[in-house]
Amino acid sequence: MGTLASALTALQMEFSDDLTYLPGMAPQLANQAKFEQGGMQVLSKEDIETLEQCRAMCKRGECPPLLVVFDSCEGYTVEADDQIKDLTILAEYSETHLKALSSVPDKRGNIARFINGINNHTPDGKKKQNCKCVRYDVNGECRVILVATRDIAKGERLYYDYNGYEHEYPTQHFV
Ligand SMILES: C[S@@+](CC[C@H](N)C(=O)[O-])C[C@H]1O[C@@H](n2cnc3c(N)ncnc32)[C@H](O)[C@@H]1O
Repeated sequence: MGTLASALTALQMEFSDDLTYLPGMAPQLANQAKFEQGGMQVLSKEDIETLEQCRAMCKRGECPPLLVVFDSCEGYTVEADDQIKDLTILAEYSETHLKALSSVPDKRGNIARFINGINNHTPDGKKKQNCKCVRYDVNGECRVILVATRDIAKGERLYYDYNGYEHEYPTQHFV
């Protein structure tokens, strides 16, 4: 059994729930929704308020029931510590996903960084998926949110599809 704190410590990372733009990393100007090919869905004013409320709740310690655990095959992974309802906002990525533009690895992150991916090459992979990664234009900035795609039982591990249309992320070796 592990915790987010021990996983971050083991990887010499610092907790951060906010998108940060540090020297040597991709600048804020590069993280614009308008740069997305084909455009990006603009999050409505009401939904932005909901997202901000979720962030405020997390800051108060009212977070979705998630645990970081260590598995000898999968490394760190995240599991539900209680029942989670379909469409629950699980976490927001605090890394910018612009690593290709960065000269230093991101040493700040939150629980989203520990959620594992499905194997795109086995029929069982898709069955394991219980959350998805969605990207929205929030006031012009690209924000990446993880949402439950069905009810998740206590003890279930969380998995989403790391691959979009380009299928660039190799998952043949994933369990
Ligand atoms: C974003 S990290 C997820 C957290 C990671 N498991 C860790 O220990 O830091 C992505 C990496 O986790 C591992 N991983 C993710 N999903 C996996 C799976 N289903 N089976 C095995 N390894 C997996 C791979 O090494 C992948 O490159």
